[in-house]
This record gives sequence, C-alpha cells and structure tokens, in this order.
Amino acid sequence: MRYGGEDGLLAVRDLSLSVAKGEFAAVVGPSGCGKSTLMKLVTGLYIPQQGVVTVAGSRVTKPVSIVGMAFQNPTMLPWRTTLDNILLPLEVVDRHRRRLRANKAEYVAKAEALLETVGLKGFGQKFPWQLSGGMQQRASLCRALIHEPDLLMLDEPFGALDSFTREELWCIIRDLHAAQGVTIVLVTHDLREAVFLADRIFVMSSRPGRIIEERAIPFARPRDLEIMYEPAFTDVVHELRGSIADARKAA
Ligand SMILES: Nc1ncnc2c1ncn2[C@@H]1O[C@H](COP(=O)(O)OP(=O)(O)OP(=O)(O)O)[C@@H](O)[C@H]1O
Repeated sequence: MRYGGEDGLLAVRDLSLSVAKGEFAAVVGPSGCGKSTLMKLVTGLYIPQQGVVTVAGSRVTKPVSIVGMAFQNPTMLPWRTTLDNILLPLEVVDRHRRRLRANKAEYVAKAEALLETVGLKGFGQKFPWQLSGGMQQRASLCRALIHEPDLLMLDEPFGALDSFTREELWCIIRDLHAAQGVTIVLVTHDLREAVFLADRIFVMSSRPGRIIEERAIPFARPRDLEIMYEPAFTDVVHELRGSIADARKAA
C-alpha cells in the first residue's frame, strides 16, 4: 500500500496475516510502521494497489459494514447526545437505517444496555463534551458495538487515558470478547495491554511494514489484571519489547 501515487510513500509491503473468527489479535510495532494503515486496509477505507484483503470470506473492495471501529480520539459529534452518537453507525449503513426507523425504541434500549455495560448508565442524554475523556472512549466502544459487528477494529483506543481508566476498559473489552465472541484486532503501543488481552500478537517491522513475528499468548482465560505481575507475563512483554527494538534498529 503506497500513499500519494506511484512515487508516494510505501507504507506497508508483503504484509500478510490472518485472524480466525472469534480470535483476539493484537498488532504491535515501531511508530509509523503502518499499523493504522493495516486497520484501514482491513476495514476497506483504503484498497491496496497490490494484494488482497478478505473479511468473512469476501474480498474487500469498499468499506466493510460488518465491522465496528474505535480509534484513539473518539470524535463524537458535539451537537448530538451521547446516545445519538452511539446510534450513528445505524444511520450510516443502509441495511441498518431501515431497521432503525422501524425499531427505534429497540435500538435505544440496546444503546442504553451497552452504556450500562461500560459503566455509563444514565449518561445517554449528556452531550459528549459533558463527559470526561475516559467516558467518551467508553461511549465510542458502545458506538463500535451497536450494530453487533462480527469484527471489532480497535486502533489505540485506550492510548489517551490514565492507567487506571485504561485497565478498567481492558476488563470491559475482555468481558465483551468473552460474552459476544466477536473477532477483535487491536493496534497498540502498549505491550502489556496486548499481552493481557490478545490470543495472538503480530509484530510489525519498521516501514514499509510487514509481519516479522507472530506469537501465541498462552495464558488461560479469563485473565485477571493480577496476571501482569507474574514473571511469565513480564517475560513475554520483555521479549516483545526486544523484538520491536530490533525492528527499529533494522530500519
Ligand atoms: N494519508 C496518508 N498520506 C501519506 N502518508 C501517510 C498517510 N497516512 C499515513 N501515512 C504515512 O504512512 C506511514 C504509516 O502510517 P501509519 O499511520 O499506518 O503508521 P502507524 O504504525 O499507525 O503509526 P503510529 O505508531 O505513529 O500510530 C507513516 O510514515 C505515515 O506518515
């Protein structure tokens, strides 16, 4: 995938990975290696000049509707309530738009149930600017989940949060994954986050990014935050740190 035409910047090349249905995958790598580009390719926001992206058995040629996305900056629309922001994906996707019109009350109830799951019960009528950063991030997770996506793409969704809020949200995502069986791909700089949440971690090279290491995370689920203080956990984090340091040096 090259940005800006033939002489433009080569972001990723020979990038190959496959994630199984229901799996929780994490992608880590040096800054600027093409992690966000990978997310945009999977979701069909960009189409690669060479190579193929397949989601749920179909080749991606346009934005994928079975995917939910959450990014580092929640970008909620300030003039809509939190609840109306959460309902937004249903208005955008054609198939859902008709269902939303016919069953508005059902979807509002669903949005409220999601708000409760992420600890925001009763905040639906607040505007996003009345919420803290962590609360907005929780609401953006609800927005990513409202249309019951089969695939959830998370691009540094916890990056801007303090460590306690981040850990709380890790547990929410862990529980959502366990309860709903959704396939999740998480891009993160935080190796502890990746090891805590993922079944498998992919390490990317420096730009142009490709996968240089793939690592299964052996810890049983459900995982408790305490696991992060166990030597086996810190060993994996340490080794991944070494891989990324090597990738940066090789650049
Ligand atoms: N729209 C664009 N036009 C031109 N270059 C771009 C565009 N988007 C990204 N790039 C470049 O492509 C490369 C990969 O960017 P990308 O955002 O995918 O990396 P990343 O691994 O997510 O970065 P970070 O770790 O800093 O978030 C970077 O050099 C970036 O500057």
